[in-house]
Amino acid sequence: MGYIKALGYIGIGAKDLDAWQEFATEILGLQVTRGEDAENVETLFLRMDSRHHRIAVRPGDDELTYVGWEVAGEADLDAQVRDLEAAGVAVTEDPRLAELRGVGRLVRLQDPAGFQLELFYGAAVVSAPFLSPTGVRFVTEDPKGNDLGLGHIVLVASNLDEMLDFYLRVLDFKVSDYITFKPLVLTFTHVNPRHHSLAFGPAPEGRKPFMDHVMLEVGDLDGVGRALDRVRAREISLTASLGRHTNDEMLSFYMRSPSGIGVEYGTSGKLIDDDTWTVTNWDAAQFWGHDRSHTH
Ligand SMILES: Cc1ccc(O)c(O)c1CC[C@@H]1C(=O)CC[C@]2(C)C(=O)CC[C@@H]12
Ligand SMILES: [Fe+2]
Repeated sequence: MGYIKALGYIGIGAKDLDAWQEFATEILGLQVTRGEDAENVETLFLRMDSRHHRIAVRPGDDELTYVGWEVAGEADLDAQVRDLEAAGVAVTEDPRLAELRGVGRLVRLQDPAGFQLELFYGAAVVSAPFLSPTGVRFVTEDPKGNDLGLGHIVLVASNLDEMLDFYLRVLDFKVSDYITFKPLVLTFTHVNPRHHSLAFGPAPEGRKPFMDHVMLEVGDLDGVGRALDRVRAREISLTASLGRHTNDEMLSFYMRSPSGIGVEYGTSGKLIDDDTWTVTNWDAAQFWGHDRSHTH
């Protein structure tokens, strides 16, 4: 495995922080702290485990603003930076930003689609127990205690060849599998036992790269079902009904967050053991469900 160990955190922009606060608390079951960050920008810090936060929401355009990829410590950060520089990638270290994110050290870079990446170690953890307002448990580690990160994200870009070359060759992500349907090929990659921490979808030439969705995994099916009930009781659009994915066997549904960014909410995702794993290419995205037409 490479130096990156997990999807540590993400930052997103939102035009309506109040709506996000309500959505995060009442639908997702995240613990929300609202306050100013170290630069006095009003921020929603969304907590799902012992980490101070996993998602930060700040006022702005409704989009992904940064992705924090976690390494084990200082030596691995330095080694990954050397590999990036050897590959011709510009990397800048920003102590002020590290303080803002609440991490020990942090470097910034852009991937080939222009997504802002941060490599870091030394995340802030909080001694007070995580208490979900809806009673869910978020799956951020496996039963052996391996870090699984906050979930997964799916990035859609038109320069997928460059993106895959960068993530697989320079950052050493491992291919989990592919799904081919009609003209589309989706590529799923992992950095820990979670089946995918990052997946890639193709965009038409000229379309601005974007994050299709972030997936959060909860500990049991009841947590997913009760969230689905709450979505249906409100004006939140369900973008895909409950279903089971082929490749990672995740039982999930999709909804639109107040910023338009998709959120997949699921349970029972498959774990990968690299010693026995073989890459395959599936002919469908789901075994059943995930209907995109019967939404409201
Ligand atoms: C197929 C699949 C497997 C595992 C996942 O976690 C997962 O989110 C998906 C769905 C990906 C989703 C799709 O199937 C339709 C085409 C989509 C919307 C894209 O263009 C990117 C994400 C894709
Ligand atoms: Fe997903």
